[in-house]
Amino acid sequence: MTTLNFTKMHGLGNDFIVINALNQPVTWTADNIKTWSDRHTGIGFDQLLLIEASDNERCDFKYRIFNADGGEVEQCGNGARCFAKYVTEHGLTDKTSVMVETMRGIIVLNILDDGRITVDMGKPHFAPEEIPFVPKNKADQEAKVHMLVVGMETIPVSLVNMGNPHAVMLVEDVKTAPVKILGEAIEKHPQFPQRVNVGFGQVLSPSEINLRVFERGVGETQACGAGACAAVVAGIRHGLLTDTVLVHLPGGDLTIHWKEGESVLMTGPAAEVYSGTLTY
Ligand SMILES: N[C@@H](CCC[C@H](N)C(=O)O)C(=O)O
Repeated sequence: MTTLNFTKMHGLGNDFIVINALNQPVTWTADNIKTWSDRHTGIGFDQLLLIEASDNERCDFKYRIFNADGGEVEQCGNGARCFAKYVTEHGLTDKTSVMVETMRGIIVLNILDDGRITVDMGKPHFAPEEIPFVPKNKADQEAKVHMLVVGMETIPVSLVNMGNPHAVMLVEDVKTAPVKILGEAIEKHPQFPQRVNVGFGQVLSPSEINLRVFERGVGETQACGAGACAAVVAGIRHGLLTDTVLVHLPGGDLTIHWKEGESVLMTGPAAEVYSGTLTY
């Protein structure tokens, strides 16, 4: 029998179990994660976050992320804020600016005086091969908006890699957007070889949007931090948004700041819920 200590946390309702691999051995399979993430028969969570030591001397920790379907992925913005809260409040560091290694580069977590966390999410990338996205032709290769054929519909999407892949579309009203049906179809669309997170954004003003995200490997979540960054970056590139935007997600609000050529900054809360022990 194996035991594993975990802490349940969330960022705006996007929920996680955080596992500290610095003080306990961790071994699991993708099937274990699927079982634990089940909301009826398991703990229930969107992502599992793992804290490891980093081999990179510039970094304080290594941050690994697994979706509810068991697959390891590159980035999780809401998780990054929870990671920062965990390592500071559980005494793993006394720094207020923490550098962590992720699968796709280094991100910086800054704890603010009011308890919120600002994450430097790094620079966004747009080239099809960086998403990754397979364009149909040369025009599609260079386009800022890609026309995606989904069943009988052609949907304009903006593609942004925020460490992980995002396709963002504009909608009239997020309340009535077909998030599940279109999200499922686009997540697994053959032009996205590593699948994709799908954002549905509604512009309220140049500094405020509503957003719902159908996450790769999970389904719709209460909030997606990287998705909020991707939606704001796409809106700024299309001239619809200013450099600081309040993003209203079903679980609450994030502030996203970006200037062309710079890193994206995401600010929001993180919360600890309880700790427990898994036996398997
Ligand atoms: N919830 C996240 C993103 C988690 C990973 C994503 N589902 C993927 O597969 O890339 C966030 O807050 O950024």
